[in-house]
Amino acid sequence: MANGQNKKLVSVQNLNFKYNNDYILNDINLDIFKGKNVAILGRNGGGKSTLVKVMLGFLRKNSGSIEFFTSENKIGYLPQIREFDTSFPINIFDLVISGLTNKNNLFRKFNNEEKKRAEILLKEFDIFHLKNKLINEVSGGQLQRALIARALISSPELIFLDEPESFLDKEFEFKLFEKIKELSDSTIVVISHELEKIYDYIDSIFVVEGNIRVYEKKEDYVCSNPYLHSHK
Ligand SMILES: Nc1ncnc2c1ncn2[C@@H]1O[C@H](COP(=O)(O)OP(=O)(O)OP(=O)(O)O)[C@@H](O)[C@H]1O
Repeated sequence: MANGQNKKLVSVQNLNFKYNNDYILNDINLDIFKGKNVAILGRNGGGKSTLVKVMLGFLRKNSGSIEFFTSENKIGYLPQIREFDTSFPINIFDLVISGLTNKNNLFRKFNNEEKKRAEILLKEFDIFHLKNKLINEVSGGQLQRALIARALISSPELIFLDEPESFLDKEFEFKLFEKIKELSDSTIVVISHELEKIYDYIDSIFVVEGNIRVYEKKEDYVCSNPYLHSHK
């Protein structure tokens, strides 16, 4: 077992969230441990993205507790592209390096080392040649690569990826998790509809469909789903 693998990074207890009068998340309890990658699965509209947004404080919970045992600047987040205002006038380089800011230091200056790190990531994700392009001047896949680089630039201890495979071509999609492992030591929480593509990289599975079913061991999820079992 890797060092520090028992360190708890997040604990969520009795969490409830509603949009207007509709309860979307009901009594969510979960823990995330360092080095144990998690897949969040579940049907469309089940509340996966909402759960992550509530955990990260983008949406305000109605009740319950959310505790992080890592600092805010050690958390990376890849939102879905549709959450993003692509008409915002920012270029690809600035988008990637903005992953080093948080709400307390939004307009700070970046030092040379930080700029170098941004350039390395742009090269790793094959978008260096686009660094001066505005985000509405690149393709969906190129923007997705930039957003993944942005999520990784702070070398986060914990990274949340909301459907990272969106817009990526097959070749890059295959390399994605290897690349993340190569570039960071992050524990990954990934929302996905494609379990077979991420299966080798995850340890646990949370199924979020209003409530949550936690499978500490991914094999237990597969065993409890005969259809998956016969196709694995
Ligand atoms: N801004 C909003 N206002 C009101 N309801 C919303 C809002 N955003 C999402 N919802 C509703 O909350 C529910 C959960 O949405 P969410 O995006 O979290 O689901 P999801 O599991 O991530 O879905 P998918 O697999 O389709 O991406 C859905 O019923 C959705 O219609």
